[in-house]
This record gives sequence, C-alpha cells and structure tokens, in this order.
Amino acid sequence: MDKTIVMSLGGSIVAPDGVDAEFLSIFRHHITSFLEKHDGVRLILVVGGGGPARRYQQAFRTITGSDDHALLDWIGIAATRLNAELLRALFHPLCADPVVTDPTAEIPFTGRILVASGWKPGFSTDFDAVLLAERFGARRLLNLSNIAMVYSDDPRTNPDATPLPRLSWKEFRAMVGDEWTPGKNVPFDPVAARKAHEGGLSVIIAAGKDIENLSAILEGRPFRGTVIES
Ligand SMILES: Nc1ncnc2c1ncn2[C@@H]1O[C@H](COP(=O)(O)OP(=O)(O)OP(=O)(O)O)[C@@H](O)[C@H]1O
Ligand SMILES: O=c1ccn([C@@H]2O[C@H](COP(=O)(O)O)[C@@H](O)[C@H]2O)c(=O)[nH]1
Repeated sequence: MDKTIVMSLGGSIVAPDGVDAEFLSIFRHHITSFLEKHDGVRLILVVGGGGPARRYQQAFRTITGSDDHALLDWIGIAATRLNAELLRALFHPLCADPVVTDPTAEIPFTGRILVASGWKPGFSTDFDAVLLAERFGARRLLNLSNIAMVYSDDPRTNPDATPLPRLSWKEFRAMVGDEWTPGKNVPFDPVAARKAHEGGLSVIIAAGKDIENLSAILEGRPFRGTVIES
C-alpha cells in the first residue's frame, strides 16, 4: 500500500452546486476509518472549485464580456480555497496543518491528512495534485470526480461514448489537447496531464461517490475506473 496517497478531489462532487453535505459526511467517515486501520499511511487531499467556481467565473464573463484568463483563474482559486477550508475543518484534528496554497513552498505535514487548494493561474487543482505527488514521492494519483471512467467522448453530450479502462498518456493527451481554459470540464487537465506524463506518474480516474469502489482502490483490490500511465 502507498505510504502517501494523493487524491485530487473534484469540486464537482464536493460542491456540485451548493455543498454536498451528505457525500462529505460519508467520505469523512470512510477516510477516517481507513486511516485508523492503516497506521503510517498519510493522505493528501487536493480539492477543486466545483459549481461555485464555474458560476462566479461565468458571472464575470457575463458582466464584463471579458475572457481574461488570469482574472477568471483567480476567481476559481478562491472557490477551491473555500472548499479546502471546509475539508480541513471536517478532518480536524487529523488535519493539523494549514491548507496548502502553494505546492512549491515549505509544507509542514504533521498530521495524517494534508488539504490543498488551488495555487496560481494557468491550470486546475489537478496540476497542483501532480506537483504534490512528486513532492511527497507518490507514484500514483487518484482523481475522484463525477465520472466513473474516461470515455471516448464526453458522456454528458455523447450517449454513444464508450468507457476506456486503460490509456497511455499519449492517447489521453491526444484527447484533451494541450490548452488550458479557466473552468474547463475534462477528466484530467491538459497541463496536469503533461506534467504527469513527463514525471511518469500513474493516474486513476474514478467516481468519487462510489465509496465501495474507493475502498477497493485504496486497498489494492480490482476496481472500476480508468488507469492512465506511460
Ligand atoms: N472523454 C471524457 N470522458 C469523461 N468525461 C469527460 C470527457 N470529456 C469531458 N468530460 C467531462 O468532464 C467532467 C469532469 O470534469 P469536471 O471538471 O467537471 O470535474 P471535477 O474535476 O470533478 O470538478 P472540478 O473541476 O470542479 O474540480 C465530466 O462531468 C464530463 O462531462
Ligand atoms: O492552481 C490552480 C487551481 C485552480 N485554478 C482555477 O480554479 C478553477 C477551479 O479549479 P478546478 O480544479 O478546475 O476545480 C480552475 O478551473 C481554474 O480556473 C487555477 O487557476 N489554479
């Protein structure tokens, strides 16, 4: 079992619209008992912005007619910070350190859980999760979102899209491209994908709300999801 588990927790499951308190309550219970059973395992949770990030970004676009990426990204980052503070408080006292807002800075990790938010413009929290995985020596990253797998196309707009259980980074990056746009909805952000590819990281994309499946991933049993690796 990995000693440090890094999870990119999609804002789409934490705060799809308002906060999903029911999911967070189940997630908190599950993660707490997992850590109780597995001494020495630490968890890094990097949380996204979800519905509020998109809504505030859209309000800025509507009011100003501007598509200023840096301004839009800072709005999104503020939403990730609010979600991160909620998670940090929910996991108190297991999470003893402040929310990580810069994954390249000095990072104290004295508890069992570390919570991170967005950092700076140019990418999503997926990228911050890749930086933290590299920083803490994790060879794989678990990306929990509102989709069970990566599909051949966006399943929300194409009902004929087929699930893809395994992808190389080359194949995945051909699907999502290289360009970042604030609030982009993709299974894993293109800038993060490039960094993960370069670093030889393996990423599992799975449904965050399927707690049984999450247990299977954490405990090394067969699971439903997409594995992306070199
Ligand atoms: N090929 C694809 N396979 C699966 N999902 C896709 C694909 N292309 C686009 N998507 C979309 O990506 C969405 C997941 O990304 P989204 O950014 O909404 O989630 P998140 O990372 O969990 O949330 P947040 O970005 O708020 O942290 C899915 O709901 C789906 O509509
Ligand atoms: O390091 C970061 C992290 C996030 N952003 C911006 O915030 C939103 C919401 O984050 P998600 O991970 O997509 O939920 C994102 O779309 C970016 O606009 C950022 O700029 N830098």
